[in-house]
Amino acid sequence: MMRSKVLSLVPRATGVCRHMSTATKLTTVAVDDKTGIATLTMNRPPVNGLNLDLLRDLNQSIGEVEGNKSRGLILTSSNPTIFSAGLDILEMYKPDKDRIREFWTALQDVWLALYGSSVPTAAAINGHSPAGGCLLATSCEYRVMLPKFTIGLNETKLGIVAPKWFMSSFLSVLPRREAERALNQGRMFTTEEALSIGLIDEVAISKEQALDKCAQFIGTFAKVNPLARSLTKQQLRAVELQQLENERAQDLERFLFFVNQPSVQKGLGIYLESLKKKAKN
Ligand SMILES: CC/C=C\C/C=C\CCCC/C=C/C(=O)SCCNC(=O)CCNC(=O)[C@H](O)C(C)(C)COP(=O)(O)OP(=O)(O)OC[C@H]1O[C@@H](n2cnc3c(N)ncnc32)[C@H](O)[C@@H]1OP(=O)(O)O
Repeated sequence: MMRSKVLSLVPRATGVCRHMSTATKLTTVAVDDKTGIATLTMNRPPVNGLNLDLLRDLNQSIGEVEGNKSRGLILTSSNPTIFSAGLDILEMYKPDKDRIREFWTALQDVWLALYGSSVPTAAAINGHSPAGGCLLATSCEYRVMLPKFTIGLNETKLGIVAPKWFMSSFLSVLPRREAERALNQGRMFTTEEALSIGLIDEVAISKEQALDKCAQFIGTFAKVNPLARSLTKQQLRAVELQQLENERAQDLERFLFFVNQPSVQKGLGIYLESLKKKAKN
């Protein structure tokens, strides 16, 4: 059955995959007709840096999945080695004063939509997932990661501070003591370390297997009443969601104040340079 404007048909392991009406370029949504599960793929070369455009497209795609009665959402990346490099530092370094407001507001929107999504969510983490990448992954209910990559909230290593709601997602996955230590250290975990600490749920040997494992997780809800499941999830997540809803404006001002500090700007500049030098070597 056609469930939305169909742009193309692409066969996949589990069934016929219909590409939905994403008019956006940096994300795609494909719904498997057999399982009813939507796969949302980030596609912003080179590293899926979360800039304003990718955040807007993510918002639109999450909204689309919410609206098209999908059975679940799997978040993944088209890049074979990077899930997401986190926030695009170029949005925060020497920022344009209007754009950076829109940027942070769009990031808040993405978190509220993903962490508060009414459908079961899973992340197929098929590459490195620092900072904002880890935020996306930990906003989902289940995580499957490929070997030999890294994940974590490394903000303190950059001389910046993860906002409270980044910490909320992290704390919904890790025990408090582990989360506190990792956040303070800005620690990046290897896939194997992430599994042993509980930051991810499973390891997969390929992206296809990761997608299958995520689909299996979503399938565990097949016999659960969808309304009861979704209200239960929303009640469990309500405190953190409501806190950001209530403090959105202050959170934005806090971010703007902090990011515009000369010491923070200097640190971001040095970090960007080090990334560029690394890329040249
Ligand atoms: C009370 C407090 C209130 C407010 C707080 C204030 C501030 C709030 C902070 C908000 C929280 C911040 C969250 C973040 O997400 S910050 C971003 C953190 N990300 C990282 O540290 C990742 C950096 N990147 C890497 O480690 C590697 O690039 C990666 C992802 C492992 C991939 O490695 P590799 O495949 O080798 O690719 P390259 O390193 O060569 O990179 C290719 C290319 O991309 C550029 N790049 C990489 N990451 C970013 C990025 N995050 N932003 C912008 N650009 C990035 C890199 O420079 C290269 O560019 P080039 O032009 O040289 O090709």
